[in-house]
Amino acid sequence: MLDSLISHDPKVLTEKKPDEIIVSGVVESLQNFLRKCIIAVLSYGPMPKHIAFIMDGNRRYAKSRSIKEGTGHSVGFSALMASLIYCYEMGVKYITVYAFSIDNFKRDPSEVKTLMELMEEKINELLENKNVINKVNCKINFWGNLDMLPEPVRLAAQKLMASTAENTGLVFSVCMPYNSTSEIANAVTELCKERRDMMQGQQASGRNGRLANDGARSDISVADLDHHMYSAGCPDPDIVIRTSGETRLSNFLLWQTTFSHLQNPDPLWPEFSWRHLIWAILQYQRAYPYIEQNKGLAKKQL
Ligand SMILES: CC(C)=CCC/C(C)=C/CC/C(C)=C/COP(=O)(O)OP(=O)(O)O
Repeated sequence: MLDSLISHDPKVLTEKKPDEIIVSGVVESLQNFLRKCIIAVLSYGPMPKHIAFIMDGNRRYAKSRSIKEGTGHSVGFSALMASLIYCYEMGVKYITVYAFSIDNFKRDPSEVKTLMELMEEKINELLENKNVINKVNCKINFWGNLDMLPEPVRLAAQKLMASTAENTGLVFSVCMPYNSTSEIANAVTELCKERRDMMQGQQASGRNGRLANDGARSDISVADLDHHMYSAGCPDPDIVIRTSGETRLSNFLLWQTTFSHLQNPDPLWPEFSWRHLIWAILQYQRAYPYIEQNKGLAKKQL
């Protein structure tokens, strides 16, 4: 079932013998049952609302298996689709992924081209084959400077956002091309523009000086900036998972991760599976009292 949802390869459905299909069907039913039991037990503890992933290790995965570099990212995309479904089953409402950083444009041009082609292909697959999207009733956002993308990728991304905008299930945000410092700079620019427009509007409508000064407030609050982040309206991530054992945030969601539980499991992103996700949630549940205590202390200090 999951295979047929996340794979667009017809071989998955046609190359098996009848007895193999029965055996794999039984094994899959057992796995689904086991998964549901584990989720039921896990749900007694605090569950994360938002998990963010830094999907690291796709090239290393390809290298270690002597396959083409782009194939590593393609397997990574399948791992991502599987994770979306697992998170949905666990009641995690928000998933955010670092799919392409602004710095990734500095990679070898042929690698950037391959990655952009893959993005276009996968976004178009999502537009054409809505299996995964329908299963998780997914709303897809793209966070980042879309103007930096090649036109076909940008148009496909905009189409996917528009076609899923009304969905009310999982909220899936793809950061691409993104970095956190640009997001913050963009929020400041947007806010200043909003204030300037407000002031000019008030001056033009001939309001008195007091009101004009209200519009031109010079102080900028954290909440003001929050409203202009790509992530506006989305709770901060409870967990940030960076695969492949890397321990850096690499300019990802710096504004939103003050209280996030950071985890750096060893598997490379294409190897990331259901059991790694369960383990991540268990670790989060263990750290939960400490995280909540820190949040409480920070509130008191305000
Ligand atoms: C449409 C959509 C959301 C597609 C997502 C596809 C996907 C898995 C993208 C990951 C891109 C990326 C640069 C990952 C980092 O691994 P890396 O290339 O830096 O590999 P390394 O860590 O081994 O060097």
